[in-house]
Amino acid sequence: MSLPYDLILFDLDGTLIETAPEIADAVNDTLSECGRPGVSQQQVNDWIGHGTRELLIQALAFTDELSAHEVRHSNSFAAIEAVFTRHYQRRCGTRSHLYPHVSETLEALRAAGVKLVVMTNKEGRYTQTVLEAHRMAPLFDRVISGDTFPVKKPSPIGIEACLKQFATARERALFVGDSSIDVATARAGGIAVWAVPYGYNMGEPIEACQPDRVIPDFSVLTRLLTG
Ligand SMILES: O=C(O)COP(=O)(O)O
Repeated sequence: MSLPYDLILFDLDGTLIETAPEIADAVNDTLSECGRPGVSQQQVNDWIGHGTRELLIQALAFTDELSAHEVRHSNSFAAIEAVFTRHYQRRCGTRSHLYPHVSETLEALRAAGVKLVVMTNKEGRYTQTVLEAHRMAPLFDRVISGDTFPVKKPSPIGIEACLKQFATARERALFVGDSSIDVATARAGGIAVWAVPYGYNMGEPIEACQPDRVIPDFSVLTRLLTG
């Protein structure tokens, strides 16, 4: 089979795996243990995108009526983050699931020789746990998390590193994501970007970000790629 792309980079949360329910569980476990009221699933969904640490900062800014800056620089934040890490590691894999057709699509692309990369803003320690909970780690040639490089998406630093590692021409690489951050990352890296409409885009429809294509699910991805 002749494919138009040799390298495909996938966002994780909201693109490959629905992770928001167990992230909300871990946030609310943490808030409860730290004597704060809970937050809603919708709030958590809308805070996804800038990394799990930033999401926790948003939740605390909301419950404590502070700015994100104040939370980030408060004396208590490190201890609360440690509580969160314990809860999130325990919750990983309990209520997350792969979106339809993700598994077989990745297997088919891999079998066809396409290099596959996860590129997420989630911190590495959580990325590994989520991928392992779903036995997905062996499917990928490289995993780039929010703390792999000094800067996160939408910096194109991860795209540049992958183009170099896999000796791929820019026009032979594709980004598949669910948010304005993913579209901006691909644009900054000068590669094509397709987007799914079912993920977490901070409450905005994905069409507003003008990806090259909106694909309803991964089965379409296989069909479009194979013509
Ligand atoms: O952890 C996040 O907030 C975002 O993760 P994502 O980049 O995989 O969407």
